[in-house]
Amino acid sequence: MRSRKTTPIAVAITLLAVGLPVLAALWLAHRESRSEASAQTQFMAGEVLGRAEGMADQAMAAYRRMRALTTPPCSDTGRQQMIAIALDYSYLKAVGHVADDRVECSSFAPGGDGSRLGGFAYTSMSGVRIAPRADLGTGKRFLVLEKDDFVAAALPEVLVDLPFNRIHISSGVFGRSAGPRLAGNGTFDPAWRERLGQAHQATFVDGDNLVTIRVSSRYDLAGYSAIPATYLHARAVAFALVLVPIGLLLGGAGALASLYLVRKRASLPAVLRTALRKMEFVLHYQPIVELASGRMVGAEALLRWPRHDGSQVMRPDAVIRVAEDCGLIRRLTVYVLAQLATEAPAFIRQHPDGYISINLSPSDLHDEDILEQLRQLIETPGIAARNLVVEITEHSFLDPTRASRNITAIRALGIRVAIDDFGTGFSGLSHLATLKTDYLKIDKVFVDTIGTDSATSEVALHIVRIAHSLGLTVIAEGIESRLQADLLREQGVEYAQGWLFSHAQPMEALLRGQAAA
Ligand SMILES: Nc1nc2c(ncn2[C@@H]2O[C@@H]3COP(=O)(O)O[C@H]4[C@@H](O)[C@H](n5cnc6c(=O)[nH]c(N)nc65)O[C@@H]4COP(=O)(O)O[C@H]3[C@H]2O)c(=O)[nH]1
Repeated sequence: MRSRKTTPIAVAITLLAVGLPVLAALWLAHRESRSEASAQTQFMAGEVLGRAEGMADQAMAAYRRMRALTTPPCSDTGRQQMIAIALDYSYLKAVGHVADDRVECSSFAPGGDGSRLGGFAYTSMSGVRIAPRADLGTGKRFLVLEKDDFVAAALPEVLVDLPFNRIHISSGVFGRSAGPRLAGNGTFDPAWRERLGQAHQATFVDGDNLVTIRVSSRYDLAGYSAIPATYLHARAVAFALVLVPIGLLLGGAGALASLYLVRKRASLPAVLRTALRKMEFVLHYQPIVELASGRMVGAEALLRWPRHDGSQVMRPDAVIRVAEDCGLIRRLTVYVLAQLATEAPAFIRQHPDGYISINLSPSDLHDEDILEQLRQLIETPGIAARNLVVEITEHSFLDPTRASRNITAIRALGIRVAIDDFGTGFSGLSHLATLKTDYLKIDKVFVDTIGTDSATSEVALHIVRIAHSLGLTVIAEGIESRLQADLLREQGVEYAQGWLFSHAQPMEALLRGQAAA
């Protein structure tokens, strides 16, 4: 039975523990490689664009100076002045004067005069004509910018020859509005312009490349940088090689912890059954005292599962929860009532007017058999109905009709009923008025706030007032200090229990203590 239930859970946990971290690590590796590549392309595109703008700035400055010259541009003096201008600008290799797309004269040696510019690729929006591959009679390819018959020439490779460029990164410059690439290396696709739209920067994956384009705010220029997808994959694999083992380690640890808990939880019902069979559970009793006199008026029976060294195998509320979950609560309640039948008579002999309270769980209260079991208990020699109180929690009111019927029947037997842990459940005060009970126990969480500045402190006092107005006797739980006891007594709380008075103890110890008192 146990393995049939736990095996699929164990398999599911293992699959999840292995699968989820691996998927998460792969996703992280993919994300990391992409954000690393995006950062690189954004940086490179910015660098290339910066250089192109620098070149354009210098070309504009050179035009202005050439236009301002008073001597004819191709005179000896004019040529000397052009050489002086060209030398002033780091990106410009030469400046010159053109007519009919032919170089009339330039800052180069006269040998280049008369050479053709080799065709303008496009005219920028500011009216600068651009020839990306002009010869200028030198055998080299120049990027030439022409305006008003003056030209400025730069070597295109200077724009993309970045010292930190990597072999796998393509980069270059192109006209934002039209034309081919003006300078660059590696991959370029003019269709990338469409991906930009109106944006000033865009990073996107295009087929085999991750591309970033940055647009100049001053010129009709854009810089780009592209990293091949193969490089991205290689980086993702490198990240995955680090992240997947970490994920697997964490997942493995999580799986082991979960499997341990599942096994422990799955085995609990069996352990509980054995403990019931071996009668390992015992009852301890915590005195309930009258606050006005300090006299013990009763005792609450509390379940204990002791080890040989006196420590507890499990907290009682946890035992009850597991017993409820696995359908053992009925057996456990029968067991508790049987224990009580043997231990209560001695207490009642010593305290004929005293009572012992027992806890019933919500499922007990919804079980019709509980009435028969309680009837048998009060028929036990030495136990009368007035010596018993049944404690129920607000959770029993989930089915108010049934709860109300059974509460009425229990009270009809002469057994009094207390509402336990009041205020921690969901039912609110309305049930207090409709369900006829005898005691109301204020939970420790409210008692702890009494006498403090906490807003809940008012709630506790409010509960006391309402309970009294409904004719209920109030019992405060978890009293640990004299101050709490005094404040509660001043508020008219009748009874209390807590470590201030006594911990729960075995019946013999309780009787011995009372005999000595
Ligand atoms: N910190 C502090 N705690 C105090 C003080 N005075 C009493 N307590 C603890 O408060 C709890 C009071 O019991 P409860 O509210 O009925 O709450 C009980 C009750 O709901 C449930 N329970 C215990 N025995 C049984 C049982 O036989 N049947 C059922 N159905 N439930 C039980 O388990 C819950 C926990 O029981 P316990 O662990 O024994 O915890 C007990 C008790 O040991 C104090 O001054 N300070």
